[in-house]
Amino acid sequence: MEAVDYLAEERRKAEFDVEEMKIVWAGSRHAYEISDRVSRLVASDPVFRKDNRTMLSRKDLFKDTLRKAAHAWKRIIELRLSEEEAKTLRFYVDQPAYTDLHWGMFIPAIKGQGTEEQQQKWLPMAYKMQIIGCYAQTELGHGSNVQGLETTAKFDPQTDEFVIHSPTLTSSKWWPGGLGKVSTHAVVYARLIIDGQDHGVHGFIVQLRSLDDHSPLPGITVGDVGMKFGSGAYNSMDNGVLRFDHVRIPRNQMLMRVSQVTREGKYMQSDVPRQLVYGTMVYVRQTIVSDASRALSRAVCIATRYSAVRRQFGSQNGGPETQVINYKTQQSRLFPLLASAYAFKFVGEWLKWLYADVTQRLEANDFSTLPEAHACTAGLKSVTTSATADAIEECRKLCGGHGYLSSSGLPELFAVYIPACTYEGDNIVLLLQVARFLMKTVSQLGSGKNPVGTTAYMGRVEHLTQCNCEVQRAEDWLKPSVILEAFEARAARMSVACAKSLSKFSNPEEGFAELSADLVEAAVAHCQLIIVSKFIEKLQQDIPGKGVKRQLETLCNIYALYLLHKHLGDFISTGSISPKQGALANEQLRLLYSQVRPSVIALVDAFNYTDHYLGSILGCYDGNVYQKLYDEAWKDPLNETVVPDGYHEYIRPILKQHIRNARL
Ligand SMILES: CCCCC/C=C\C/C=C\C/C=C\C/C=C\C/C=C/C(=O)SCCNC(=O)CCNC(=O)[C@H](O)C(C)(C)COP(=O)(O)OP(=O)(O)OC[C@H]1O[C@@H](n2cnc3c(N)ncnc32)[C@H](O)[C@@H]1OP(=O)(O)O
Ligand SMILES: Cc1cc2nc3c(=O)[nH]c(=O)nc-3n(C[C@H](O)[C@H](O)[C@H](O)COP(=O)(O)OP(=O)(O)OC[C@H]3O[C@@H](n4cnc5c(N)ncnc54)[C@H](O)[C@@H]3O)c2cc1C
Repeated sequence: MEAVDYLAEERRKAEFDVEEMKIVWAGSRHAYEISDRVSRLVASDPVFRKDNRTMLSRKDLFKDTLRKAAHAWKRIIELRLSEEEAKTLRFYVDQPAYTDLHWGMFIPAIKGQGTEEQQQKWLPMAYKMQIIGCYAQTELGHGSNVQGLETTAKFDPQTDEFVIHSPTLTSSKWWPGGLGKVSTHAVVYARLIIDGQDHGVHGFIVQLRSLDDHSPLPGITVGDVGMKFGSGAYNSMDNGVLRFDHVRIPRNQMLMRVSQVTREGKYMQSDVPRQLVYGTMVYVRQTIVSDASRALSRAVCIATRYSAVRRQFGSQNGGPETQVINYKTQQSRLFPLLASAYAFKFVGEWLKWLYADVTQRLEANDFSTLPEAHACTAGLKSVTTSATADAIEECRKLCGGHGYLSSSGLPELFAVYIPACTYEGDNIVLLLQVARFLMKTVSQLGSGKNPVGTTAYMGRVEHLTQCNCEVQRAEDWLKPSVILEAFEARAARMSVACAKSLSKFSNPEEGFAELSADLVEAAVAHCQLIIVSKFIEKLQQDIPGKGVKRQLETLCNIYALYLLHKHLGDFISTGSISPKQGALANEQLRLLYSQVRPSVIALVDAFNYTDHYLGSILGCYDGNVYQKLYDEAWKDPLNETVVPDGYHEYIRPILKQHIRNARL
């Protein structure tokens, strides 16, 4: 059999309706149709070509990004694409650009923190891209500690203006995407100072560049922070540095939904909590969870297809060697990642719902669910991005030597993805926020206030800290109620143990700092419980299509039992399960790998990714890996000449010297 036939053969083995699974993956038939149509549109447009991207110099890459962003905008207008279609188009163009921050943070910041009047003034211009904005919060000296930002916005009652200033080197804005070379405006976070009094960090709309010739406005120093990790990758983005030298803006450019400054310089706070100033981060963290499932599914698609094509060892009587996907070690490394991609997809959908719900409530002045929305977005952003970053690297290793080639698509995907563990909140810092939320929840138990939402299980803490797992045989681990209780018991016991340890400290903040490593683990356990429980909830829905639900049940079980195996120490040390039950879970996991094996190629086909989007020879749909790798090698600039440039200067003299020495 030729390499090109391997995937066709695999596709014949699928035990479910792939077309129906594509719809489940996309979220709805409507979303599927948009995604399918727009991805093909992008793939067929030569301007969106990206196979040469890692070879470009920084300047050429950046210009190529500007060209793609401009072309995308032109197509969006020409084709009158809806908001959803336009977002899908930018996603499939697959090149980080200033537009991500304009649409993803600048506009949401104005929508979330601006008054009606401010929205009416700024949003129409932003929607038409007559102005381009970024989100300028982080500084050289402070990122995680937002309250520690140093940029000042002093109110000048004489002129009814704020004076934006960078008082120190460390107060220079540093990192904002789109700032370096493109943005005309920014939402700048600065300390509000009125009459010498510091009112903390607030957002201000500041114009940075002239709308006529793009030069920085007086008092503004702005540029790019320099090359980042990897070739190509995130270097298409102009992450920027920005300093203000007493830049004046009108008073009405402070975002005033949360608090206001009057003409007289009086500071007033609305009923809305001050944490709404952080609202844009909550919004983006929620989108990052869905992005994690996309990046992970992309890596998994590449590694799965290649593992079915690649053969090593095991030839019998001159027959074909074994497909590496049939090695149990390959399966135990790869299949949990496939299951994780589906798990993150569904928890991302749920988080989107949660975010829509909290937004609706906020509009009606109901702030009760904000702490939970913050904890869920922070925690799930952290857990899914860390797992995805690790998984992309694992997929590279699963592809052996060829995974290290740029043309596998995996090195660039890794380089572009890993900052997700840092931006929008360092993952550890965010897990500590979840831990604070959990400790608060535990401390309120028994106060008559029943925990709700994702912490509702804490309401059964007495049962969960005493219950015994009922598993006696491996197949008992297939019961959703058994899985859920084990994860709930682990999470509840870890949180309660932390709370008990904390109570021994006279100074709670000191205790929190001392126990922070344990607290982070408790937060991870809580977030993993959410992901598992949302997968199980998804399976309670009506899911049409032959065999589709069954495959998803298998993936859900793989995801949960893989986590259980990986964190066996937590489950056993908390007494949530016994060592024997841990061994039975592993036995069941092996059976599940065999069960899903025939369908794995179809399960990655269900992502419906074009070869253009995948950007990987190893992951191409037809599986013609070897021919394509061979052809691609000859396109490398080094192969433009047979004898390399530099031969006469640097190779020949050494060779000659060697010959001379040999003669001596
Ligand atoms: C690669 C291709 C991408 C394609 C993109 C496609 C679409 C585009 C979409 C979006 C763009 C996405 C990605 C683009 C890439 C990068 C962009 C990156 C942008 C950034 O990084 S912006 C900067 C982000 N910075 C951070 O996240 C900083 C992290 N730090 C914080 O959030 C906070 O400072 C802190 C750690 C939470 C602590 O704050 P602090 O004021 O000190 O608070 P505490 O005392 O700890 O808490 C007080 C109180 O407030 C509660 N709280 C804290 N935060 C929030 C919140 N966000 N919402 C609600 N409540 C919050 C906290 O729980 C406490 O509550 P108590 O009840 O305990 O008092
Ligand atoms: C590619 C990229 C794009 C970005 N885009 C933007 C943007 O558009 N706009 C913007 O404003 N910012 C942006 N940022 C900045 C980003 O949000 C910050 O870098 C991020 O929030 C982390 O903050 P930091 O750099 O201050 O890390 P630090 O807080 O300095 O982290 C350093 C280390 O200290 C640890 N640490 C810090 N605090 C604690 C604590 N309390 N307890 C325990 N450990 C702790 C962290 O875990 C980490 O290991 C971007 C960053 C990157 C990399």
